[in-house]
Formats: sequence, structure tokens, C-alpha cells
Amino acid sequence: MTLDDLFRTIEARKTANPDTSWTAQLLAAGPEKCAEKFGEEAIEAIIEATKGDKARLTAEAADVLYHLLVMLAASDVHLKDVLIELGRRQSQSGLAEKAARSR
Ligand SMILES: N=c1c2ncn([C@@H]3O[C@H](COP(=O)(O)OP(=O)(O)OP(=O)(O)O)[C@@H](O)[C@H]3O)c2ncn1[C@@H]1O[C@H](COP(=O)(O)O)[C@@H](O)[C@H]1O
Repeated sequence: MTLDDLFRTIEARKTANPDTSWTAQLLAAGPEKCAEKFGEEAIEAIIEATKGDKARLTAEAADVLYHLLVMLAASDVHLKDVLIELGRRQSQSGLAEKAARSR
């Protein structure tokens, strides 16, 4: 399962029945609810990271990624655009490294 596959599934749930899908239920509740849920999951991950329990942090990190994608979908922001932004930053930092080396 890639993040792209998961995002596609989440996008498809925008028109699904909220009675049969947690994702559809969350999306139907609106962007604010999705953002709130993402915040809760992020805090749960922070707590597990500070406790040093790798298995629990792994599970919470999966919740965080899923709920991040739901929040993006609810706000009509596409995962592809987030990845493009990350790629832009990567090439910028590559240029900065090159410039530093040539000094
Ligand atoms: N990755 C997930 C995923 N992660 C978490 N959840 C659900 O999110 C809900 C809330 O999670 P919580 O951790 O908050 O659960 P909770 O019961 O409140 O427990 P705590 O907060 O007390 O820990 C639960 O019902 C989980 O099942 C998910 N629901 C769906 N997905 C993916 O989304 C796809 C579509 O699923 P549907 O939502 O069923 O359409 C699935 O194929 C999965 O790949």
C-alpha cells in the first residue's frame, strides 16, 4: 500500500455512504473535524515517541499519516501537490549544497 493508493481510496470515499465507511463519515463531518482528528492523532504519536515504545509509535504514525491524508482530501489539497512541494525543497537544498561546495 502506498500513500498514493491510500489517498486515492480516501478521495473515493467523498461520495461513499458514511454509514459504511469511517473515512466517509469523517469527510462528511467537514475539514475542521478532520483537522481536529489529525491533531489528536499527532499528539498520540508524540506521546508514544516520548515513551520510546517503537511498536506503539509505529501504529500511531500510521494513524497520523492516514488522518493527514483525510485532512488534505477534506480541504481539497492533493497529495501530489504536497510531494511536488517536497521535491522543490529537495532540489533547492541540492542547489544550496552545490553552491556551498563551489565557494
Ligand atoms: N488507515 C485507515 C485507518 N486508520 C485508522 N482508521 C479508523 O479511524 C478511526 C478512529 O481511530 P482512532 O485511533 O481514533 O480510534 P478510536 O476508536 O477513537 O481509539 P482511540 O482514539 O481511543 O485510540 C477508527 O475507526 C479506525 O478504524 C482508519 N480507517 C481507514 N483506514 C484506511 O482507509 C481505507 C478506507 O476505509 P473506510 O473508512 O472503511 O472506508 C481503508 O482501506 C484503510 O486503508
